[in-house]
Amino acid sequence: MIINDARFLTSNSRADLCPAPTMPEYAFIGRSNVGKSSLINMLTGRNGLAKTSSSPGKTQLINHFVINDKWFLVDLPGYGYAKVSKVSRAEWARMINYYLRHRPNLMCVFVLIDSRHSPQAVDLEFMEKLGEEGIPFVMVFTKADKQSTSQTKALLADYLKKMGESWDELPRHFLTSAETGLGRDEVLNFIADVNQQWTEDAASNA
Ligand SMILES: Nc1nc2c(ncn2[C@@H]2O[C@H](COP(=O)(O)OP(=O)(O)OP(=O)(O)O)[C@@H](O)[C@H]2O)c(=O)[nH]1
Ligand SMILES: [Mg+2]
Repeated sequence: MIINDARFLTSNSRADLCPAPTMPEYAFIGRSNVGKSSLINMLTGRNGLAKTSSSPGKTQLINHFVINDKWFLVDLPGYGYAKVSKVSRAEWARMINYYLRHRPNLMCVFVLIDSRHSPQAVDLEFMEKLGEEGIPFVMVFTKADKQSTSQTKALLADYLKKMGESWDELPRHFLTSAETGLGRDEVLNFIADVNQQWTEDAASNA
């Protein structure tokens, strides 16, 4: 997929204030500092489109970007940031849960995981919830440039082991690096395929 146009649209604290659900949507979520905003910049080829920071907790709202006037990319605030108060954490959960359940055009959630860290309960629990609720998701292992391929392979095996009996194999997953561009084509091709499904479904429902 060629990205001709990528623009920031809006930031919202509530799903019902988000742009009208007229196009397929993909949301990026994961622990604070995992590299969500950096991945958005890498995929779109626009440095600075999504604000990044070396200190966690930068992204606080539901941020919509519109790509090629055809689909939405959404940058969500990270979870599991220790310095956030209990109240803010509860607010985060309310905002995200509502968004995930009430966004009719949400085609897939991209769960980002730092490929240097062993499986974390917070990520496993989040994916289990998505699975239970039937919300489609894929996994993205970020920052792959920071370690060797064999270390990453071991991590994938570890994830599969920890994800329990419901998974015979890992859910669809991608390895990415915002530094080297690794995984860019794979992720964009995946999105192009799902966009195509959206178009076909819309045509058959017309
Ligand atoms: N080496 C390397 N560094 C990365 C990569 N992706 C992100 N980073 C760095 O990790 C830090 C956090 O990146 P962000 O993209 O801001 O992370 P985020 O998940 O959006 O963080 P929050 O918005 O705080 O939840 C920044 O210092 C990035 O430069 C990557 O693929 N490789
Ligand atoms: Mg961010």
